[in-house]
Amino acid sequence: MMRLSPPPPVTSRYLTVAEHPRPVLRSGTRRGFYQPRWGKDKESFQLDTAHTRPFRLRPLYPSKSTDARNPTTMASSAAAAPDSGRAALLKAFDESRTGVRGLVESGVSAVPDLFVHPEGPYASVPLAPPGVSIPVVDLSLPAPLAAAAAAEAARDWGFFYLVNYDAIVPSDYPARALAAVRAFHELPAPERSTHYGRAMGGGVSYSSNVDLFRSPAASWRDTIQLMFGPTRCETELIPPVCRSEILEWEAHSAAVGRAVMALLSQGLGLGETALEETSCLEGKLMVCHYYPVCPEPDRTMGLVPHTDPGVVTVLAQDGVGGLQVKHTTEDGESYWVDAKPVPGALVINVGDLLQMMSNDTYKSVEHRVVMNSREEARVSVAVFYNPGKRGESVFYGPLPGLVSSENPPKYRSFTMSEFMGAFFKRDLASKALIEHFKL
Ligand SMILES: O=C(O)CCC(=O)C(=O)O
Ligand SMILES: [Fe+2]
Repeated sequence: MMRLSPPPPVTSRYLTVAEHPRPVLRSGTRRGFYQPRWGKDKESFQLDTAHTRPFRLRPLYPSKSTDARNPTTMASSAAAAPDSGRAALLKAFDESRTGVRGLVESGVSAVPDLFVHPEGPYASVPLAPPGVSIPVVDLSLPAPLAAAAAAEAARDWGFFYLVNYDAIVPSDYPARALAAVRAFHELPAPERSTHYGRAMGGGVSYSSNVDLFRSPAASWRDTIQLMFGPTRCETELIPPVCRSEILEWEAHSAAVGRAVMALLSQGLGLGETALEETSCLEGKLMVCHYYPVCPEPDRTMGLVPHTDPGVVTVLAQDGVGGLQVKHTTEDGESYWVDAKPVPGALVINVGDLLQMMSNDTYKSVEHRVVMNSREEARVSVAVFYNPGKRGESVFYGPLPGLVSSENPPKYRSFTMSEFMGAFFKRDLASKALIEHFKL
C-alpha cells in the first residue's frame, strides 16, 4: 500500500464533513445539490476509448461503389468483406489520415458499415424521464459544503457538474480551448493530415478511434491525445493552431483537478491533500475529441459505453450535447441521463482507480456519447488524472485511512504497471478492470 502521511489536522477553514452540518439547501435543491435550470503504447497509458464494450457487428451491406482508392466507399464495402477484408478497409481508412471528418468532407450520405453499431445490450436501457439530471456542485460554497455535495454526487452518480469555478479559471476558458480544438479538426484535410499518426512517442497523437483495430465497430470520432504527466509531451508537437490554448487549458484545468481532488478527499473524511499526496494529480492525459456531423445518427455512436480507468476526469464540452451517463436508482432501475451542456459547467467524473481507492465509496459509472442530427460537430476536451508515481515499490488500492477491521479493503493493492497491464489485457467488458483487483 502506498504510504500516505497522516491527514493534516482540521484547520479553521476546513471542517471534516462529519463535523459540519448538512449542506444548506437552496430553493430547488435536493440534498445539497441544486439542479441546473434547463430553460425549457503503454508509456502513454491510453485512458481514452480503448474502453469499449463487446459489440457484434451487424450484418454488413454491400457497398454501391467499389472505388478502391476512396476510403469512404472502401469503408462501406466492408459489407461483404471477410475479416481480412475488413482489416484492409480499416487500414485504408486509417491511411487516409483525415479521420471521420475526412469521410464527411468527402460527402458521405450514409454511415459506412465499418462504423455501424448494433443496438447491443444497451437497447434495453431507457432514457431517463425528463427533468432528471446529474447533480451540480458549486465550488463557491464553503469548502465543507462543497465537499459534502461532491462526495454525495460521487457516491450516488459518479458524475457531477462543477460550477462557479471562476476563482481558479479565467472566464474565457475552457471556451477558448474548445474553439481551438475545433479549429484544428476543421483545418483543410491536407494540413490536418500532416499531424495524423497513432504513435505517442513524443506524447502527442492525432488519429481516429484510438482502438480502431481492436474494436468491433468504429465510432464517429477523431481525437488529439496529449500526455502531460508523469512525462510531459514535446509541446512543439502540438498542432500550432491549438497549441497555446491547449497549454493554457492544461494549466487552468490543473487548478480544477486539484480543487476537485481536495473536495473528494475531504468527502472521504480524509485531509484535503490525501489524493494529491497519492500522486493523483501527477499522471495526466488530455484528449480532445471531435464528433463530426453524422448523416445517420442512429446507426453509429460517438463513444461506446465505458468507464474511465483513472482517478478523476475533468471534461469540458461545447454546446452541442451527446454525453449520456448511466444512472441506477435506489430501486435498481437504470437509465441514460443526458449530461446536457450547461454554460459555465465542467463535467467531473470518478474513474475506476478512485472507486478502488475509495473502497467503493465513490462509483465509476458508465457513460457514452450518442450522435445527433444537428448540423454542428461536437467538441469535448477531457483531462484524465492518474497516479504519477509508477515505481515497482509504490502500491495503490483502498486508501489506508479508509480501511479498518470494520471496513476491510474490497480490493487488493497493485502497482501502476500491474494496473496498466490489466488495462491493456482486460477483456472488453465494462468494469473488468475493477473486477480484476476485487478481493
Ligand atoms: O466527449 C465526451 O463527452 C466524453 C469523452 C469520454 O468519456 C472519454 O474520453 O472517456
Ligand atoms: Fe469517458
